[in-house]
Amino acid sequence: MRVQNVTKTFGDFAALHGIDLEIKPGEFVALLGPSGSGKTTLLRIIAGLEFQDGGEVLFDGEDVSSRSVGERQVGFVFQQYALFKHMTVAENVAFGLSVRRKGRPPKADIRARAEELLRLVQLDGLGKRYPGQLSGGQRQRVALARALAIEPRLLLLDEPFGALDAKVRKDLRRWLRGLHETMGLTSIFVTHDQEEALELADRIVVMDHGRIEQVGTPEQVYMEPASPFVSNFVGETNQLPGGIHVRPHDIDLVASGGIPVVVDNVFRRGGSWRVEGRIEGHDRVVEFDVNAASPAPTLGDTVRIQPLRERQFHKRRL
Ligand SMILES: Nc1ncnc2c1ncn2[C@@H]1O[C@H](COP(=O)(O)OP(=O)(O)OP(=O)(O)O)[C@@H](O)[C@H]1O
Repeated sequence: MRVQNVTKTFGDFAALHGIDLEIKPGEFVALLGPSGSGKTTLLRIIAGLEFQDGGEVLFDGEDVSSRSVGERQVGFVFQQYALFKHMTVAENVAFGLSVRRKGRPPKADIRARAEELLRLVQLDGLGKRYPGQLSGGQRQRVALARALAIEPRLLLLDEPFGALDAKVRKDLRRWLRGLHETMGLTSIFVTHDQEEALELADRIVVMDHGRIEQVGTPEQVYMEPASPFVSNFVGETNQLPGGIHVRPHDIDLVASGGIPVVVDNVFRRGGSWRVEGRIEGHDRVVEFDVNAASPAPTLGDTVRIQPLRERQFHKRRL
């Protein structure tokens, strides 16, 4: 799938500015960005639910811009396309196949396929229930089975686990990653949760204000952020005097030299102390981690910190 110089405006508001993106078969890609950055708009354009003002969307080299959702053969799980309440779970899953005008399989085949998909999403036996009789996580899995029924070339997921609690969300996303592998899918999912993107994706597309800030593996985006925005949005970061960005776990305490910091707050976070302090004479807040095997720094004391890995960003030439 390739998106080439895609632009989209709503009235006089530019939601996407010349987006270029290529996704290879088998990839699991996250669109990550804050609210309003254009993630959903881009996903809807790829699906064919929204049309770009400029640029092209290519599937296997073919411009599909004028093709409908059905013709594009994409599966999607979008929160606003909830399950049909008046249909059973099995009918919901079979929906995409039973409304096919061309190449609709016989009824018995559709039924068998729906059953097979329900087994795949681990809901076998629940086909006769109605959506109202399922938990949130089960409903999401039905939505996924419905999207997979048409054997999509591309699976698009918009915050698929948004409404679920943290534990279910974590289980379900790992399960989805497994399903993506076993079914050999190509998937794009939208999230504003950096942890979800870092954990799940082969590549992350970081978006802000309708632009792509960076495309890279989770490792690249985290370790080599391309801009101050990415550094801030993906993982935590401190900005030290001189425009240096450093992550809380990339700071060491030193006996002399370094940067003097007054300790304001200390709390435990897993195996470390998270220390919040102010750089002396700068009134700038920094956060860093100290191994909890050493004693916790004392509130009000001045300690000296040394960045281990820092990054500087230069103004981009446009
Ligand atoms: N139909 C529309 N009419 C007008 N403006 C719209 C429309 N759809 C989206 N927008 C605007 O375009 C921008 C991008 O919206 P989009 O839904 O793509 O963002 P997002 O990154 O998915 O955000 P979120 O994480 O909140 O869903 C927003 O400022 C939004 O208000």
